[in-house]
Amino acid sequence: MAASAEDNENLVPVTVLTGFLGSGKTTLLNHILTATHGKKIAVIENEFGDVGIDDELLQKNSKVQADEEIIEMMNGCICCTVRQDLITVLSKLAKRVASGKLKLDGIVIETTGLADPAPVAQTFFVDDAVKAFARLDGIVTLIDAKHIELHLDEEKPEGVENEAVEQVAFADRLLLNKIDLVSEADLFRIESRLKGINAFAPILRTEKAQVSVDSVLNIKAFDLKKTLDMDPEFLNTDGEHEHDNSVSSISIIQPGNVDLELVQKWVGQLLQEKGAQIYRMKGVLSISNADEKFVYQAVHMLFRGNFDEKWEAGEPRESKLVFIGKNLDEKELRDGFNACIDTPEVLEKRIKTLRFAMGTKVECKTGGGWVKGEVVAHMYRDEFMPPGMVAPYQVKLDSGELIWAPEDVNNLIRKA
Ligand SMILES: Nc1nc2c(ncn2[C@@H]2O[C@H](COP(=O)(O)OP(=O)(O)OP(=O)(O)O)[C@@H](O)[C@H]2O)c(=O)[nH]1
Repeated sequence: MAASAEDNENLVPVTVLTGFLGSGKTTLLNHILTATHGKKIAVIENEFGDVGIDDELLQKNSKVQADEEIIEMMNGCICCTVRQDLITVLSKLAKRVASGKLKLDGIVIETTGLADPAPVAQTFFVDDAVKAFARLDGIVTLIDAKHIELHLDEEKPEGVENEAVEQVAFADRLLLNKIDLVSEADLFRIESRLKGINAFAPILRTEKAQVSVDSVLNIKAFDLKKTLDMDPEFLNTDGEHEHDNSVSSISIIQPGNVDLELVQKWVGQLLQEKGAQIYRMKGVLSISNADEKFVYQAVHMLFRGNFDEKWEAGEPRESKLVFIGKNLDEKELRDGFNACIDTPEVLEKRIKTLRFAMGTKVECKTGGGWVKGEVVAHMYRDEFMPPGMVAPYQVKLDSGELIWAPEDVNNLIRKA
């Protein structure tokens, strides 16, 4: 969980479009491409089997808006050929943007109706060149109101995932489409069911995928405030869990600050141990000794986070976290997070685990080799350190110079 210094504002937002076969993905794409919004959008198509049909449809409809780039990836399902093709396509786009030949406001990737969106989304967490160019903005899942219950109910053989459930679980926005084909009572029942799986994706009802482009593109998926603005009820999931599904969502809202190092360790361990069952994780953290919000998201075990905008004066400092996944253990997640809250007791406990007491004669590894000194402070922080960082020791060298040790490990600081 390394905080990167990348400037998110300059990265091209990428929308991953998913949804069962026939749910309306192409209809939505056409709508995005033909609506007047003045944005230049590249579309990456991934069709399996009937390659070309969607592409033709799009080109016909988007003639008026010749700015879009439509790229088709012919070699099968993204989640099988995995990320390499996608990386190649994105790198080409990046080059053209860098050379000034192409200005891009967004990228939309349409996944095949059966694909698990995770490998597509994960591309934006793993490849350095891609990370420097684009960011995963959100996963938008189209729901066919007429058929979704059938797909959610479908029994799969042992060990085989139900793609319809997964697509709902991964979503940052759910478009409940084809509302003209069902009754209000059906819609209400379906919405309850969807919230039981994913309580955090606002649900937008649509006919022919007619939706404001701003509510699906550049939505900054981790922005819980925006989500709450769109759907103030989204954290209110009481009574909506009548379906005892193994895929569900959990949120934590915690006032105060958490310690960066503790939370890094916790998240690292969590994703290592539970990454397969945590589909999505996202949030905004209030970190001690940092003026900026730490925003992050993860898709399975791949994590991406950075310090973002500043906390405003008077804005309450609090952390908001969301987990969506299979067989989540709410108590374990809450306990794990609570242990990262920065309190005087936690600080004292951490000081007790340090190897060297105040006044201990030590040697520190410096640019000029091992240098002798004495521990003069525990859990030291100054304004020149990166946001959130606290050093276990401040050391006064025999020369009188004050330095700090970034970690309590023997190859950086040892007994003299
Ligand atoms: N009645 C009705 N039909 C719709 C609506 N939205 C889309 N359709 C129709 O549903 C069919 C499938 O829509 P597509 O947009 O091709 O769906 P898709 O998700 O791209 O399908 P695949 O590419 O096969 O995965 C088309 O015939 C659409 O015209 C809607 O809101 N109501």
